[in-house]
Amino acid sequence: MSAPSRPALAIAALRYTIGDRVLFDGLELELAVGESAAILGPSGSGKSTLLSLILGMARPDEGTIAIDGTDLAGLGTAALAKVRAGSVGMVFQFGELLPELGPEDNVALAAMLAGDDDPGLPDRVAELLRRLGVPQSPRVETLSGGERQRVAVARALVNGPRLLLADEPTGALDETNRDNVADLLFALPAEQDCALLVVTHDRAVAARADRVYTITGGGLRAGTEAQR
Ligand SMILES: Nc1ncnc2c1ncn2[C@@H]1O[C@H](COP(=O)(O)OP(=O)(O)OP(=O)(O)O)[C@@H](O)[C@H]1O
Repeated sequence: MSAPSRPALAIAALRYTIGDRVLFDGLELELAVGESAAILGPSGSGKSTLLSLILGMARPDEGTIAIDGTDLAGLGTAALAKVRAGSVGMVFQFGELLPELGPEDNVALAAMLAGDDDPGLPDRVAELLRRLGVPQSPRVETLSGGERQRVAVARALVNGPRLLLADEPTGALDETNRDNVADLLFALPAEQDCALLVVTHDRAVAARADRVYTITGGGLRAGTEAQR
């Protein structure tokens, strides 16, 4: 059973280099269940790379990344996959759904791939989609951009993650859909007992988070301005 005080995400003294470029040096971030944070940064500042490190797809040169109390450093491929499937949900900029499947199958597939064989899964999925305001459809490719992102959010939530990550989740949406999806996302930490980390270019989206940071000087600086 998880202790309530255990952070959903704890990054300490993170250093990461690509070639001779030091992307992160001493980066720290801690997020509790129920909290949200947004990370801003210009193109190329390392936002997506930071998410790759949190997902264990890249390994830090130094420092630690722990998800729900589990330090990723000691984990092999199978154990990492288990942490990703069980504790982390991810929303991508373009949804990354399977276009020819309906919303239910897109969401249920993520649960089944994580080993969920609960006979109540179809009902849980239907309820999640209903709560997120996704209309019924035989194929997600017929849904609007905003509706597709809601399906992507449902898929990220179906395994009950402690940590929800979103990479430019509204980057492909018009302003109205951007606002709707952003409102939906930032309501989730309280509703779903998870922490939310969003990386984005969009200050209006970031402003909804409990805490806003900018990647600068290899670390995170509170606020929306990079260090000069
Ligand atoms: N595998 C790689 N090999 C070499 N350089 C890389 C690699 N992955 C990322 N980079 C470089 O690292 C830097 C950070 O990239 P990253 O994609 O994390 O930035 P970003 O802030 O997410 O950018 P954007 O907002 O454009 O998506 C960039 O300069 C990128 O070119």
